[in-house]
Amino acid sequence: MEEQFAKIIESIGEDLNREGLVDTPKRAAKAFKFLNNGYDKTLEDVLNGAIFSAETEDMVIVKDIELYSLCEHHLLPFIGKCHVGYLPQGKVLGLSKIARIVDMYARRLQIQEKLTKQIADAISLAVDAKGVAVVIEAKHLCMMMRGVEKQNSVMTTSVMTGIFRKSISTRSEFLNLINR
Ligand SMILES: Nc1nc2c(ncn2[C@@H]2O[C@H](COP(=O)(O)OP(=O)(O)OP(=O)(O)O)[C@@H](O)[C@H]2O)c(=O)[nH]1
Ligand SMILES: [Zn+2]
Repeated sequence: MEEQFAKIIESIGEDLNREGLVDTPKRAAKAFKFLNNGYDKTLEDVLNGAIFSAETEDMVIVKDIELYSLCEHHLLPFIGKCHVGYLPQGKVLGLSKIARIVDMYARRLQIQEKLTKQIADAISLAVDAKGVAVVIEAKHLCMMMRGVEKQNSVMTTSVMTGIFRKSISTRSEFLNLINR
């Protein structure tokens, strides 16, 4: 990957030998690897067995999980927040694991719609929930610093499964609790 970054830097007319750029291919490769480290993980790794029995059947919500991903079209960041809710039926997830699931899928080349669905599907699978709700609000740098150059537009995507899809009151409770 370092060699490829060296070629990219040269191809924009830069001098790879100048002081500030000598180590840049190495740094850029390390950074790009980190930004895409979701490919090295599986749902099983991320959960690490942290699924607990619980009698509760009330809604669990984790909101404002910060999210950094790269769009698969331009390799530019999209940045925002993810809100997750689920209705358990006997099993709950370790709290941090929800954010870890978000990160695992965000740290891959993505479009926001697919990312939203992957998070919902993973939580649904992990705890066999009665329903899962995921909302992502994000700004896409490919729309801000290039292309159409719109600075204020926010993309909102949502996936509602099970009871969140069927019951308007459950969906409303979730949306109220995440302040939407
Ligand atoms: N639906 C969706 N589209 C995205 C996402 N991220 C980037 N895009 C869009 O992907 C599209 C790619 O369009 P193209 O016409 O192939 O590429 P482009 O010429 O660079 O397009 P512009 O961005 O309009 O300059 C653009 O409309 C982007 O805004 C995303 O998460 N979801
Ligand atoms: Zn893009």
